[in-house]
Amino acid sequence: MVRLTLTHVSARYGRRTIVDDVTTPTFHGGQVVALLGPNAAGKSTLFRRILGLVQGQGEVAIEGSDAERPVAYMPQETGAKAVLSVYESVLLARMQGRSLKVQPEDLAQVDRALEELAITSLGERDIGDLSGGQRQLVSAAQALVQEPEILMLDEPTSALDLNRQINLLTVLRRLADERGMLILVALHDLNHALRFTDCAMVIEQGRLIACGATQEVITPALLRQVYRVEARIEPCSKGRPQLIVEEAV
Ligand SMILES: Nc1ncnc2c1ncn2[C@@H]1O[C@H](COP(=O)(O)OP(=O)(O)OP(=O)(O)O)[C@@H](O)[C@H]1O
Repeated sequence: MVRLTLTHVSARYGRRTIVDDVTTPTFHGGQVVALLGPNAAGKSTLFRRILGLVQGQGEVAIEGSDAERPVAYMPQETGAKAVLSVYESVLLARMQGRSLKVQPEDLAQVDRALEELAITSLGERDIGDLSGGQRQLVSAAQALVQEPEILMLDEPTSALDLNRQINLLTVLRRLADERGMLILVALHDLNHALRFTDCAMVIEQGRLIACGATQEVITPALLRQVYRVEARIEPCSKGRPQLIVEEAV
């Protein structure tokens, strides 16, 4: 089973340190981990550091994998300029790092990713002509289709309507539960984090200030400190914890 551990990880752009001395417990396949924190806290930079796209000190250890490319990433910016159909762009993502010859299994995986995200009908469309939410779903399909052991998604629901937000998060939960993927997902919607994730890492000004079971990490005190809102967490009629924000402070 794949495992990911960060030990004293930092990241910098030029001389500016953005992520500072982040050490985590070992995360493993089957878990969905929320990456939380306010704007500019360093969430995207931490993802980029895990991918090796940004420099810094410390160790990012990926163990228990023999895949050549164990990690797939869905970035926050999903602008697409290439002249490709949705289907072609997802197939291209699938073929990254694989043999040049497209196998029936590759096509089946593209079909499956499009179907899971309910965008099969967009297959023939030019990716340059999509709406923001449609582009975001195609970007998610491009990450899913790689069948990674570790999947990192940077605010994947930010442009989606409510139905598609829940559908995407349900798909992610299922990938972790049924296929043993380790999923790291940056989220601003803390109710989504409470409902769909096992653990949460909270980043503030580049530092990891809380890490643990999501329901234990998201507390009124943390919300006051990190997000500067007065909020309460109450069970909804189905018994799930629900965040209710009173006001910004
Ligand atoms: N390529 C870059 N070069 C220099 N500074 C950068 C670069 N990318 C991001 N930064 C800076 O790093 C800091 C953290 O940015 P980052 O995108 O990691 O935050 P974030 O937590 O993902 O924010 P958000 O929730 O707003 O997406 C910000 O101050 C940002 O200006």
